[in-house]
Amino acid sequence: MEVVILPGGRQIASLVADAVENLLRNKPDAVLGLATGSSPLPVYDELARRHEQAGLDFSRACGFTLDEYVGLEPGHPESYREVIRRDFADRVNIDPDNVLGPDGSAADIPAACRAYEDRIRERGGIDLQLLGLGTDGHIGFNEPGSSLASRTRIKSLIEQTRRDNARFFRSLDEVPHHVVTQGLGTILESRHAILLATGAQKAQAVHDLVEGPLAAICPASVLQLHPHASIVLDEAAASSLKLADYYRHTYEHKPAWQGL
Ligand SMILES: N[C@@H]1[C@@H](O)[C@H](O)[C@@H](COP(=O)(O)O)O[C@@H]1O
Repeated sequence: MEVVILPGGRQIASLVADAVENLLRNKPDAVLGLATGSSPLPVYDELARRHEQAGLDFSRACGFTLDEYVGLEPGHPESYREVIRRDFADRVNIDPDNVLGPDGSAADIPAACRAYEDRIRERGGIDLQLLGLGTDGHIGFNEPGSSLASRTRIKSLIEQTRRDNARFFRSLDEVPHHVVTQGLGTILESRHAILLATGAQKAQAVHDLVEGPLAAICPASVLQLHPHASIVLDEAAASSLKLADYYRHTYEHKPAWQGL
């Protein structure tokens, strides 16, 4: 696990967009794992800018979203399918048919979750998985207590997450209680995972994920098992890390060819 501490959102967006761009140049039909929430937005802005101004090409790429609410009507503006379409897919030249998400409105949710895992496998697995971080340490919607080996399935949100996400809805009452999410085992199979976290409200979860024990109480700590995980932080999100100076020193002195 590599911890990268940068001054702010602009530097984070640029570094993570570089990783996506390098991947697409080496593998134009790359499989991208797409995250929602505020954290990846500057990255999507930067990718849209590179597409528009420098022709970064997504025409052969495909994308799989991490998670979805259960019970929102199709086309609801806060369904993650719509959010990813608005924030990312509509702004680059990715084929909309190649952007898939778990189906939160299926009549048979377990079957839809199994089918989603099959789609990911058929495309050869996820090359680069973007991740945000919940204030309770969740990734995707894997809440504390999630099995570290879990696959795509239905989960119940804890109140802290519903309250955190209420800002996207008219009221807390409108935030669904149930979601479908790629599992922690699914996320572990991505070839490269990049987790982005900014702001002091993430500092405790960042500490638990990087320096705490591997434990289901902090689902993101499963990334300690990932063979290639990059944890990209701003100063505020890194403020509770004991070894912050060591991470800074390591990153500043790594060879340029290494990339993320
Ligand atoms: N399901 C999403 C997560 O995938 C995301 O990581 C988290 C953090 O969001 P933000 O980046 O807005 O803090 O929000 C939601 O709960």
